Amino acid sequence: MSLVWHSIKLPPNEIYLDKLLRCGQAFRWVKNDNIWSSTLNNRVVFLRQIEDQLEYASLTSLKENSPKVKKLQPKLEEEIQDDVLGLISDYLNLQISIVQLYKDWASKDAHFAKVSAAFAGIRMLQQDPWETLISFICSSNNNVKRISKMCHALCLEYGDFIVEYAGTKYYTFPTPDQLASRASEASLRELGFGYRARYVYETSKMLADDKALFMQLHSMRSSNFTDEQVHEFLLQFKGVGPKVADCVALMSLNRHSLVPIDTHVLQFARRDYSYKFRGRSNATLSSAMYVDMKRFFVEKWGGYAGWAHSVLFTRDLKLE
Ligand SMILES: Nc1nc2[nH]c(O)nc2c(=O)[nH]1
Repeated sequence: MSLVWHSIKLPPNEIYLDKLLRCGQAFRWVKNDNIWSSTLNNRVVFLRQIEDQLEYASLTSLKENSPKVKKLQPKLEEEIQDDVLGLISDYLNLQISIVQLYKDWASKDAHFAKVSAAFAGIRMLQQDPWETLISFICSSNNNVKRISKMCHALCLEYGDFIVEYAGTKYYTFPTPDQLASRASEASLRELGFGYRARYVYETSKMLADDKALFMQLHSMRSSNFTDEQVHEFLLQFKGVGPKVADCVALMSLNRHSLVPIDTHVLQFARRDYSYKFRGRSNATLSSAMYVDMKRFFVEKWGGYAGWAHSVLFTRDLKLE
C-alpha cells in the first residue's frame, strides 16, 4: 500500500507542523520519516511540509474500503480527496490566516513582537469536542508526553482498528459508548490513568447514557451560545474545572478569545507582562483572579486572544 500525496500552498508562517502538533493541543500525532500521522473521523491522515507546500494523504478504514460499502456507494478518488481536504482544512482551521493575526498582536504588544518570530505558524486546531474533552480531563497535573501515552492507550485498548501502515497500527479514538462499555474505572487505573480514571469513565458514561447531551456538546460550536454558556456547559463533566473547560472550548468549540489559565500562563503573565491581581504580583490563583487574567489578555490581544496565548504557551514548552 503506498500513499497518494496531494498538496496545497501554505507557507510555514501559516502553519508549522513540527511545533503545532507537539504543543499540547492534540496528543495523538506521531512523526516518522518526516511524516506526521494520526486518525481523524475513521481515517488515517498523513501530513508533511515541504517548503511552501502542505502535503496530505490518507488511508480510509477497512470498513469504508469493503466491497459491500463500495458497491452501495462508489466514491470517486477525487471525491475522497475533496473529503480529506475538507477534513484537514476544518481540523487545521485553514480558513483563518494567522500571518495577519500575528502582525496585529505584535502591533499591540511589544513582548509578543519580540518573541513571536521564532514561533511562527502556531494556529489553533479545531478538534473533535469529545476527544478534546477526554484528552484535557487526562491533562490534569500531567505533561504532554504522558497525556499522549494515555490517549494512545485509549485508542489501542478501546477504539477500532483502522489499518496498518509502515509497521504502525492505527485505531480510532473510542466513542463514549465504546469507552463506557469496553472500559471501567479499574481498567483505566491499570492503564496508568490514576485518579483521572474515574473522571474519564464517568464522563464517558454521562455521554453514552444521554445522546442529547452528546449532541449538545457538539452543538456548542454554534454562535448561538456565548463563551460563558459554553464554559458553564463543560463544567458539568467530571474532572472538568475552569482551565479544562476553556481548553476544550478554545481547541474544539470555536471559542477563539478564551485564554485557559494554568501555571504556565500565570508564569508568563507575571514574568513578561508584570500582571498583578488587585495590586499583588504573588496572589494565588482564585476564581476571581482566573476571570481577571482572561480579561487582561482579551484586552491586550482582542478576539483571537486564545490563539495568541497559544504562541507564548508553545514558546514556554521549550520544544527542541
Ligand atoms: N496548548 C495548550 N495550551 C494551553 N493553555 C493552557 O492554559 N493550558 C494549555 C494546554 O494544556 N495546552
